Amino acid sequence: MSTGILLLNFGEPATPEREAVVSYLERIFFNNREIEGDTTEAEARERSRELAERRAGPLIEEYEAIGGSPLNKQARKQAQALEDRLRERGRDVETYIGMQFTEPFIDEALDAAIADGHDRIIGLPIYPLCGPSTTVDSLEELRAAADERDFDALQELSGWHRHPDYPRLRADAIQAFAEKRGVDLSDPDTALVFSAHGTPQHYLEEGSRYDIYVTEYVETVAGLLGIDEYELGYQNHENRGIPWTEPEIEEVIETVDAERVVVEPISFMHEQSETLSELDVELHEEAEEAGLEFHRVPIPHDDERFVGVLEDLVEPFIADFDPAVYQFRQCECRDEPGTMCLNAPIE
Ligand SMILES: C=CC1=C(C)c2cc3[nH]c(cc4nc(cc5[nH]c(cc1n2)c(C)c5CCC(=O)O)C(CCC(=O)O)=C4C)c(C)c3C=C
Ligand SMILES: [Fe+2]
Repeated sequence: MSTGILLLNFGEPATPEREAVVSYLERIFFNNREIEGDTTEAEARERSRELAERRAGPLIEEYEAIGGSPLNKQARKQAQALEDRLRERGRDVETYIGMQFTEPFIDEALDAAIADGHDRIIGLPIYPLCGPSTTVDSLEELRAAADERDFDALQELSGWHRHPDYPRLRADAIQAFAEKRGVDLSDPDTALVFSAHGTPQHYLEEGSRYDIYVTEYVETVAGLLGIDEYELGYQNHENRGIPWTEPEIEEVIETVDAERVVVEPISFMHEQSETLSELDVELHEEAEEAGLEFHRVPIPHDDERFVGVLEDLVEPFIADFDPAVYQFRQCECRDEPGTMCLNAPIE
């Protein structure tokens, strides 16, 4: 049996041209239209266009400043590394990348996998912390595309921040970076600040467990580092005047009682505008204005152990053993029977 593994990702435009960036943003805003309440599809499309036109200029400036997003390149390398590793083990697999908001889109990746003759497909979102606008939406899109094509041998996987190697590899990356910079993480004048991508309160009120996962995950990483006191802030995208997660990362930086901050971005598995621009440029400036030395931990996107995490996630479904052996259980965020995750609470 051959398996196509679709790594589901957010995507960022390959080049910062206005048309591409506006279309990208329009798709994001349209997908999240429910956060402003009920509207008709036509109204939501018009509103998405308006928001996209307004946000495009600043976002293009960010992409230009960082010389284009490295997301696609890093995501492709991860997919290739996973395919190579599994093939070395004799598995008949191919990996594909399906993006929510840029090409190759999720349905295009599915078409490619079906055309390559795979008789089983696994959808794995590259988001450790399961949320409605990312993990759940990307899986729903994949399921809808598979249904349209009458393809039913689809296995959906969701959140995986509880994989034991994952927090360990991130904690090691923080430690190694601090040592390289000559920063003592146990010094009371050093503040470890976790920065999570924010989410609108609406999603939490609707039952998303994203904030619970974030809190649990940062506690784990801090524990692995032997640090009792740390900070957590959210990188919010407030374009619509609605409440998002708190505290905002900017507020954390303004109020932190330390001489230096070590900022760890926890929501991503690659570098992108949120790390290279929002943190390295904007937050860095704010930290310096507040009199703080600023250090941002690079994303360990090419850590070999990350490939191992991905391998473990797909292995039960390729090797046909009971996924419960690897602690997989029914996902609660996407409660469609058969969607498996490592994050659901254990009764
Ligand atoms: C590669 C880029 C991005 C990743 C990865 C990403 C992850 C991520 N996003 C959310 C929740 C939301 N993000 C929203 C908007 C938004 N996100 C990105 C980029 C990435 N997000 C962009 C470019 C935008 C557009 C808005 C902007 O730039 O200001 C939204 C929708 C907001 C709305 O409709 O008003 C949500 C919700 C999470 C939880 C997450 C986790 C990894
Ligand atoms: Fe986002």
